[in-house]
Amino acid sequence: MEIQVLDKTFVPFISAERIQTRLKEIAAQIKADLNGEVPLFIGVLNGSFMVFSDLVKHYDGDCEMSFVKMASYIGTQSTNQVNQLIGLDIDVTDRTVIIIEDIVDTGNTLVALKHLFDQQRPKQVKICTLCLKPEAYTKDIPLDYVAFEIENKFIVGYGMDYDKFGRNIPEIYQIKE
Ligand SMILES: O=P(O)(O)OC[C@H]1O[C@H](OP(=O)(O)OP(=O)(O)O)[C@H](O)[C@@H]1O
Ligand SMILES: Nc1nc2[nH]cnc2c(=O)[nH]1
Repeated sequence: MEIQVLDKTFVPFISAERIQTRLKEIAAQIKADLNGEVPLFIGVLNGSFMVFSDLVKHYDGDCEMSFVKMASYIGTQSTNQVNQLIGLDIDVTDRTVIIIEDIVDTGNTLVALKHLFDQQRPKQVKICTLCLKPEAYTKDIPLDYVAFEIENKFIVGYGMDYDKFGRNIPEIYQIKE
């Protein structure tokens, strides 16, 4: 069923069930890849709060977690300038860091995050994202865990907003054009 968020109409795109199935698989893959090492999960606020919460619930092992807050989007457009609103409050030296994103689009946010982490000396930094728009992603930072590759259309729900609204929708909707 179509939904309305502010002035735009959205159609169902990825169900809550499909999201959970992929997150379970990815949590198991991360665990297997780390060979007993304790990861430090870093959520990128605001958008990642739902995927972060569900992914760590599926992660069957010890882990630490923290958050940073970045913002680049106004409405449905990237501003090309990424602002860091809340920085790292934890020492990442020699740690295996797993950055958790809701979506990678242009990759501008990821580049800013990489700069932030490279200033310290983590053992390794892996990137996990719920959604990736391959047509929009122009950067060369490798993405380690991608739940869904999607077309280059604006989506909302499951943490992702349209002009601050729609984050609480439990599944993902795509803009109707
Ligand atoms: O690859 P990019 O083009 O940089 O886009 C991806 C970023 O855009 C969204 O954040 P936004 O800046 O909208 O802030 P929010 O998480 O508070 O919604 C999303 O959560 C990603 O962090
Ligand atoms: N809500 C939302 N935020 C984004 N940030 C980058 N791409 C998107 C998108 O498609 N939807």
